[in-house]
Amino acid sequence: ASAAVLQDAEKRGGAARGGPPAAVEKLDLKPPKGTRDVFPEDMRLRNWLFGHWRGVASSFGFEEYDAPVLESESLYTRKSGEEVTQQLYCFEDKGGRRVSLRPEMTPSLARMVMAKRKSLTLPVKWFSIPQCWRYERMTRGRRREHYQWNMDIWGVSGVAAEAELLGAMVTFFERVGLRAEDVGIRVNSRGVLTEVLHSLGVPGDKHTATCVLVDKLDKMPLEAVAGDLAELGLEETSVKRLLEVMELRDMGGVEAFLGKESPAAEELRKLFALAESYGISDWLVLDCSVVRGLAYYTGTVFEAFDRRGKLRAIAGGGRYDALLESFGGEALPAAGFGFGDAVIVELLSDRGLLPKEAGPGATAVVFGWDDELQGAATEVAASLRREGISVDLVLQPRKTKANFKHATRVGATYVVMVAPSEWEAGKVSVKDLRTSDQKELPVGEVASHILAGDVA
Ligand SMILES: Nc1ccc(Br)nc1
Repeated sequence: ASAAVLQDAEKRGGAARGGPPAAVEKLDLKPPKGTRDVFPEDMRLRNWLFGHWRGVASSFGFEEYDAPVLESESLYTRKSGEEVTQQLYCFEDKGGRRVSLRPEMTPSLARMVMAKRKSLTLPVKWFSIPQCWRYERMTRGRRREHYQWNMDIWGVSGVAAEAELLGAMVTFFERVGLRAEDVGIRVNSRGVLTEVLHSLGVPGDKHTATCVLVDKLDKMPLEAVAGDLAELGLEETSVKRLLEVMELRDMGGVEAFLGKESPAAEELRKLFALAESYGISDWLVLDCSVVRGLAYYTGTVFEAFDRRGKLRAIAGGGRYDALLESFGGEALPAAGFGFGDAVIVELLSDRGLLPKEAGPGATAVVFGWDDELQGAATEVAASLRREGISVDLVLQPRKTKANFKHATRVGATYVVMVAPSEWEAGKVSVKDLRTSDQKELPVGEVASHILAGDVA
């Protein structure tokens, strides 16, 4: 090998043989911008949240699915100016393909439903908890990824689907200790806006873009949107009419504005009646200003909000009957919601409802008195694990006091010590940390003692 290679090897290997370490640039320990590491205590919170989401989904008969986090960019190139498509985490891969980290799950779901359409038994009730991405200029240091609980029902054209979704969302809120006084769900139908736009002579192909613009009104002043609305051909009088209908907050107002025969009024009446049957009416608020920002919604829309008005939307959803056709497929009615993992945690934290229990540590900590007994301690640990008992085996000599401190910290119930004299007699010492009760037991009886579990 050339002198340079030897020299490099010496430099790198030197440290291993106790020589002076080569000058190594220190690794940047932060994860990529907008992303976060999930350490065990964070993972326990995430598992708790996802556990409730999964529990509700399965109690409502939903099945879990998943899809690649990476999709063809073409899945998201809708020309409706939505924020979610303007912040795509997209790039060209090494094969020259335009791809994107998914900003939402619904398009992937639509692709999967189209792919399996012929073999699917409708209705399809599927859920997933995907990590979704956006590439936002880090102007505000906001996150670029979050996990979002998705619940969707395909093949049901009536509002019974939306009622089921709202029922599931409320069930989750109740499971984590939130009440209708804490959280409301604003409900509307894009049909309200569509019927008004129709009456104003606005062509149907402008309705979606109008909804996306109108959705921006709760984030920016009318002046900032009026120009774009005018570009869509909405005169001032029409915009005024739109703003009037968006003020409506009760069915009476909707029926007066649109007429009793209005299909939008009818579907809202039906939805609120079913909500009564679910016992969730207290959670729902009719609010005709809600249109949601996703272009593909075609009917009902809804969003969960904190009634103190401090936080951004907790969750949002609606009906999207035309999505498959927009992908060149055959129409199939669909409704669903997305529920992010960020705002809900802020809300639960504000309300003191985050779970407090320490993580479920091992049931037993096992250690040998000294290094000679590491093999014995390993035998004991293996025998307990074979009986289904979780064991944290101490892997290197440590003071007994430190082992007990560790056991308390990880929430273990038992400490099993392997000491020389007892081991010679085929015994170990088992201490119950709940009672401080300590006894010497033959190795073969430790598992049954622990599995009996009752406090002595
Ligand atoms: N769509 C989306 C993706 C990622 C985050 Br963080 N927020 C919204």
